[in-house]
Amino acid sequence: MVVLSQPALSNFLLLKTCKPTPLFTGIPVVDLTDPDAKTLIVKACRDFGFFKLVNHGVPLDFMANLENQALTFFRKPQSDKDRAGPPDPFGYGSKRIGPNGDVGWVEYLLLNTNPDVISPKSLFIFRENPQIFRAAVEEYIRAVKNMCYVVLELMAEGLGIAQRNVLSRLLKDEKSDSCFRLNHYPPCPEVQVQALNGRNLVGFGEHTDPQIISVLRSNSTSGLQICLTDGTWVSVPPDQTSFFINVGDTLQVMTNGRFKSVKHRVLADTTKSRLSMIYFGGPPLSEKIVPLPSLLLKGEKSLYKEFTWWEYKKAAYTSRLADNRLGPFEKSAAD
Ligand SMILES: C=C1C[C@]23C[C@@]1(O)CC[C@H]2[C@@]12CC[C@H](O)[C@@](C)(C(=O)O1)[C@H]2[C@@H]3C(=O)O
Ligand SMILES: O=C(O)CCC(=O)C(=O)O
Ligand SMILES: [Fe+2]
Repeated sequence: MVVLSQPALSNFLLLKTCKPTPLFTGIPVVDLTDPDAKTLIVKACRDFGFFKLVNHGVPLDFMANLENQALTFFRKPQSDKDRAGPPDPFGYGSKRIGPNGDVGWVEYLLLNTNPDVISPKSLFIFRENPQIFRAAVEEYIRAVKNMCYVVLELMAEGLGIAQRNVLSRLLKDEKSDSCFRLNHYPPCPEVQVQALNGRNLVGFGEHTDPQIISVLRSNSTSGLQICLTDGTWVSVPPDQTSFFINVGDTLQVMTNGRFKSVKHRVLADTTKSRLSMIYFGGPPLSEKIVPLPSLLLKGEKSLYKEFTWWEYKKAAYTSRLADNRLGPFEKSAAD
């Protein structure tokens, strides 16, 4: 990551600062081996759109191995990393998030997870880096996807839907439009010497994830915050052995608002670097995103206009991070 000169850093800080919050102890925890897991998942998705998953069955080695490979990549000289960018949206990016002017104290690799449509940028990254990097990514994603199917099947059961695979089938589909992101937040010691009046530098600005579900694993550096339903921001205690599951916008629509996509953001740390890896499970591009019919009560209407994932994604990529992306797809009283 390029070290910014003092004036450039100040501009950056002026753009993106916010108040720190203490670590929150109320994040719901779901044990995947608990016979009640399906009920706990549904409750957490209704109340928070977010939960921590333990006893998930993904080998810790896979996480550690990928973390090491990712750090090897991020420690390369800037000029080497830049050869894997700029992101299109796949590839290596630094400080610029998305195409519409968002910035953050972060560098990242964005990869697509469908081997049939692997983007030229992703192929380039793997060609230019040792095979073990690709193997670590593939091993990790395979295990996380399988775990994610189990979570989505329990979710469907917990919602009382007879067709257990009503959600998981969308990610299992060979055309599933899912992606994978490695985020590296270097420490920003310059902040220590700046008078920030107790405020923090934003690594990744507030947003909701557009897909169905996001599965996040980070190292032990804190920084992730979620917004509770009353609008309060709380800090998530990190746990490198667990996953954090986010409800995305698409799942909000498919549950007709029963689950809310969780607003979240990341604050940079002044002393420790944060490394996170996130699998974003999305449906095939042609999939119509509508509330699950078996979930709708008698007479209950969809809160949303009908759209395909492709239409939603297109709109998302013209939005800024903090925009309410579902807003334009909500039905008005006149609809
Ligand atoms: C500013 C943007 C970055 C983003 C595309 C967008 O226009 C709005 C959504 C952003 C987001 C958030 C979740 C994921 O990190 C991501 C890959 C996604 O699918 O939507 C990013 C997009 C990105 O970084 O390209
Ligand atoms: O890096 C993190 O911990 C979260 C980042 C995030 O929310 C995202 O990439 O969509
Ligand atoms: Fe996110």
